[in-house]
Parts: sequence; structure tokens; C-alpha cells
Amino acid sequence: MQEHETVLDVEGVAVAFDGRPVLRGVGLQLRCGELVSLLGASGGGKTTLFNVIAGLLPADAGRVLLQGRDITGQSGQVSYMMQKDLLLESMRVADNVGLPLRLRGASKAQARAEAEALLPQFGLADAGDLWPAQLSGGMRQRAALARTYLFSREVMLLDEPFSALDAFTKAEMHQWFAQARQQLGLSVLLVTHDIDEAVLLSNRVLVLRDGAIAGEVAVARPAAEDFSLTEQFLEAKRAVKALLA
Ligand SMILES: Nc1ncnc2c1ncn2[C@@H]1O[C@H](COP(=O)(O)OP(=O)(O)OP(=O)(O)O)[C@@H](O)[C@H]1O
Repeated sequence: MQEHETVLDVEGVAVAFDGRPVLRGVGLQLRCGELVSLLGASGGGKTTLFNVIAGLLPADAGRVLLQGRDITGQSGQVSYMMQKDLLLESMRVADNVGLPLRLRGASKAQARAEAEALLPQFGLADAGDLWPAQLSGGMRQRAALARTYLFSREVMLLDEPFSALDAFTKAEMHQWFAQARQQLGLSVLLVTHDIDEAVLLSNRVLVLRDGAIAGEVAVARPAAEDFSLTEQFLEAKRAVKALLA
């Protein structure tokens, strides 16, 4: 798939719970190799939208297209990492990461070999034989991201993947993730509450308000040593804050 082609197309998704509308016709597009963040008030329907895209929750209206194919209501088409990493404590890291391959019928040895080959790209080169309890918070999140990547490489839905980390680890993860995403050519939709994180990592930031996309901010990224200290970063942050207000 070519860069800039639409990989995921969400059209007019509406969801109501007990007659109360949460999503009122959400539309968005994700292009190949792009990271788009979704920001909005707590309870605004971000996770609900992810559940619809992942085919885990039926929508009252709307469609979800993956590379032009209608996948509305189908689970298992895009990869989805929920806020909690959900690593299985009784499995070594490589087996945890290889789990999606096992679910698709690979042998334990095949799944482990493929997971082991991927671990260096996720900063876990020597961690395959460790147990999850032996990992730091950042390592756990990278293992969970590697497992999500093995589930499906086309589109990743990440629901607050860094929110549980301390500020120092979070900053390290941002730096690592921005690079890994480029190298692996990932197309990512990211839910976050953190405006700085959204601006730092995204090509575009979408604001969800009153059940619809209130607007978007395209992030212009200069080739600076530290993007977060640039005028362009502040400019994008101001524009996002104005949309949220
Ligand atoms: N299965 C459900 N049944 C009834 N109400 C639900 C259900 N799932 C979510 N809701 C309600 O829908 C609204 C949107 O919830 P959702 O979790 O999608 O918001 P969110 O934007 O992800 O919130 P947060 O940022 O706090 O994670 C909330 O009011 C929530 O209580």
C-alpha cells in the first residue's frame, strides 16, 4: 500500500446507549503510515468508537472500511491495544508476543521464533525468556505493542498506551515509539488525554466533541532536535486547545 492512500475509513458512525447518543455520526480517515490522535473529554465516546472500529460493538449507523473493504461489525481485522497491557503472567515474553500467531494456528516454536525476531525492534532484544513480572513498565508496554503489531500490521488502535507510565518513562517511550513507528511504517489511531503526547506523536490530531469530530489540527514537524521546544509544537498545541475549549 502506498503512503498517503487511505487505509481506514470510518463513515457516519452513530452509537446510543439506552437511547442516549454517545456518537452522532463520526467520520475519519487514516492514511497509510500516518498517526492520528483522538482527543476529547472523558466519557466522550473515544473507546466506544474504537470498539466499533474493532468490530466489538455494533453501531446503530455507519460503516468501517479497511483498505476499501467493508469490515463493519467484524472483529479480528485491525489490532487493538487497550489501556491495560494484559500480558499473561504465566507466559514468557516471547510467548506473550507470539500469542496472536498461536491463535492463527502457528506452532509454539514458530510463534516464538517470529516473536523473537521482532523483539529487537521493540527494544526487547534479550527479554524473550523473561517473565512479564521481570519487566519494567516501559518494557511491558513495548511487549504489548509488539504483540499488537503481530496481531495485524495494517492498522493499530492504541487506547492510552502510555498513560500509566511515570513521566520519565513516558518521555522515553515517546521517543522510541516515534522512531519505531517510522521504521515499521505503522498506521496508528491513538486515543489519549494528553495534548502534548498527541501533538508530539501525531501527523494529525482530531478532537471528538458532542459525539462528532469537532475539528482537526495538522501537525507541521520541523527537523528539530527536540520538537517539543519548537514554535510549531506550541502552535499546534494552541490550535488543539482552542478546539477542545
Ligand atoms: N456498554 C455500555 N453501556 C452503556 N453505556 C456505556 C457503555 N459503554 C460506554 N458507555 C457510556 O458511553 C459514554 C462514552 O464512554 P467511552 O468509554 O467511549 O468514553 P471515552 O471517551 O473513552 O472516556 P474516557 O476518556 O474516560 O476513557 C460514557 O458515558 C459511558 O458511560
